Amino acid sequence: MAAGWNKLDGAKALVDSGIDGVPDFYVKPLDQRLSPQDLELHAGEQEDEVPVIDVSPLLDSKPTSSDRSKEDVIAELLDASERWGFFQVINHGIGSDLTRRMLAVAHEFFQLPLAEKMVFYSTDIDAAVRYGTSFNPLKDVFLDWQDNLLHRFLPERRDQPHPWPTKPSAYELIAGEFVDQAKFLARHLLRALSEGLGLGPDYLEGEFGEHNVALRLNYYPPCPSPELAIGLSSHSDVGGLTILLQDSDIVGLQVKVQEKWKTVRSVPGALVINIGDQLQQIYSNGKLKSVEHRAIVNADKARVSVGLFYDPASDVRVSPIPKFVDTEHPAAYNPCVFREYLKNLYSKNLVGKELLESQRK
Ligand SMILES: O=C(O)CCC(=O)C(=O)O
Ligand SMILES: [Fe+2]
Repeated sequence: MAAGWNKLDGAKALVDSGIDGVPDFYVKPLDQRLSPQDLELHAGEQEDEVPVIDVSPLLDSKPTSSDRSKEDVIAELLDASERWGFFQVINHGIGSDLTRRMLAVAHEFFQLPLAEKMVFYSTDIDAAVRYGTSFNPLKDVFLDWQDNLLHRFLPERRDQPHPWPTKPSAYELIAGEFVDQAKFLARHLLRALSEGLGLGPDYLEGEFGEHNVALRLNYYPPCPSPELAIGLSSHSDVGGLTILLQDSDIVGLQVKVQEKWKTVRSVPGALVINIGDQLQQIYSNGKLKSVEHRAIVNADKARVSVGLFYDPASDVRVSPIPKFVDTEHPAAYNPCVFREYLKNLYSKNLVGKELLESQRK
């Protein structure tokens, strides 16, 4: 490890400095290490694959080639959200050219010299653009083997110029287009879920208020001993819906299903959707699921993923929807202001679903 490297410089700088092993502060305690099965990413057909749903009937106003109706798709989405909280969508309207360019520009961003990325280093959770490493490097007991850029699109700042990263020069155009299209998709998925829950299509959007959107670019450099480290520690996403784009030929995303970790194999052209704590548990009083997931690393190739988080507005007080609360199903979670939930996320060293559990009545 090169002299002068420090934890905040992150995983890529560490690898670039020339290392032959994983430094102690990236090594997980024994009980959290990955088993050989965990790392068997291409092991034969897995049973119970995460569902893959063709969502074109939701997006097209005219009849599509699909023989399924909009109602069929809504039923599939609801079933996947209740049973898995995690699924992939195809024919989602975001072209393969754009997703390819989005992944390429994310790779390019992380190739920039460290000093140019560190311009965006901040501990302010309200910063519009924030670059860093691991989850909360000042508090994490063990660092995650990844660096990230969190780019928030705050509704309250719509009237102010948006501080886009100016490098790579294509970032603004490509990320802007990707965010617009992913937001369109998120809105349609939210409408479909809202309808599926018997609430009417606009209900959840109305609850979200002036929603929050954030784009997170994750970069996982190759790791000399992937079994010792973790790319992104187990967590559930905190907000509404997440749309995740991952490198198509490098797997790394895993989801916890019945206490077992399952690799989410990337289906060509698909996007991964997962349900966040607010939408799944608090609004729906546990009817929908927000599921633990994590990213593992590999020894050979850098991997990127790009997540779009479509969340309630910061000042929205999230509380269970009356329809889902009755004497048999009392409200399981305390209502919370979304911003406070986010603040808690960044102020603690949280693992798995501890944050949501701390909201339990
Ligand atoms: O890189 C991945 O596949 C997972 C990313 C993720 O879960 C997140 O950014 O919240
Ligand atoms: Fe996540």
